[in-house]
Amino acid sequence: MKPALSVIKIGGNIIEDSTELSRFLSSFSRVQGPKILVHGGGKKATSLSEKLGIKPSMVKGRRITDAQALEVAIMVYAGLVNKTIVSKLQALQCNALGLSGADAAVIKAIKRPVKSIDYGFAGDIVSIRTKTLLSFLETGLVPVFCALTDDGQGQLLNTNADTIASELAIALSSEYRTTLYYCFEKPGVLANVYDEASVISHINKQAYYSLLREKQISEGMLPKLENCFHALDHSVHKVCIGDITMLQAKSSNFTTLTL
Ligand SMILES: Nc1ncnc2c1ncn2[C@@H]1O[C@H](COP(=O)(O)OP(=O)(O)O)[C@@H](O)[C@H]1O
Ligand SMILES: CC(=O)N[C@@H](CCC(=O)OP(=O)(O)O)C(=O)O
Repeated sequence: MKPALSVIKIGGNIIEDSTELSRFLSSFSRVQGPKILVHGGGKKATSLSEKLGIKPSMVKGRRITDAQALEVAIMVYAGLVNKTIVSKLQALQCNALGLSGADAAVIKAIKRPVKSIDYGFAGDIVSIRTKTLLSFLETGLVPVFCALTDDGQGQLLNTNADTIASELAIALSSEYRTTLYYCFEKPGVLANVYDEASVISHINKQAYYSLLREKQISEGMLPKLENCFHALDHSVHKVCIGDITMLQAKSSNFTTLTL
């Protein structure tokens, strides 16, 4: 049987709260076996944009990234957030290696083609250098990816962190039995977004389509679920959505997704 691998993504609301971030990193450092962390930081990018007088714009949970928004994304994701997380993990004896997709050319992307919406400098992933990633994992390093990729021609691209996590999980599923965890501030996918007690413990594709039809999911949850099913469709062993407690062995209050 293939060895296990955990690909864990944390979202902007956890990153924004330093106590929650420390709690998460402490749980993450205790996850056994090879692991990869992918972080967002959308909320921090939005607040820095506003401070700089740049109006942020999101469509269906994805940022419209003009040249100024891209600069903010690079500063926040690859700089402030990535280096803060790497340093905190090092203090927890977790040998983190901070990366964007451009580093060691691990993730290649293309600028999203303009269809009905022009997302600007947003990246769509085209390939992943699995061998390079495997070499990091085999030496005991813990890759920590921010939400940036590049096109191989010197252009950095803002790339949804949920998508980076699912594409990394898919690429590594040829070598590992991969579990993909989406960790955010709520305990799972909620039947009623205003009621934290309404966690849906299990969602299959049929249930997903009916949640979409009934408009029970919106904003950032739209790309998240899209990425979950894309991962399951492409050999990822297991996908879970929940809060920080999901990483603890005894926790069962989160959402598991299956085909
Ligand atoms: N049914 C739902 N259950 C849980 N969250 C939902 C749901 N529908 C919409 N959401 C929204 O999706 C958000 C999570 O998406 P997002 O902000 O992109 O997460 P992340 O923090 O991982 O980046 C939640 O904060 C919530 O406001
Ligand atoms: C293209 C695109 O939408 N990129 C995202 C990348 C950050 C991200 O995914 O952050 P969260 O996980 O905190 O939402 C953005 O700029 O918001």
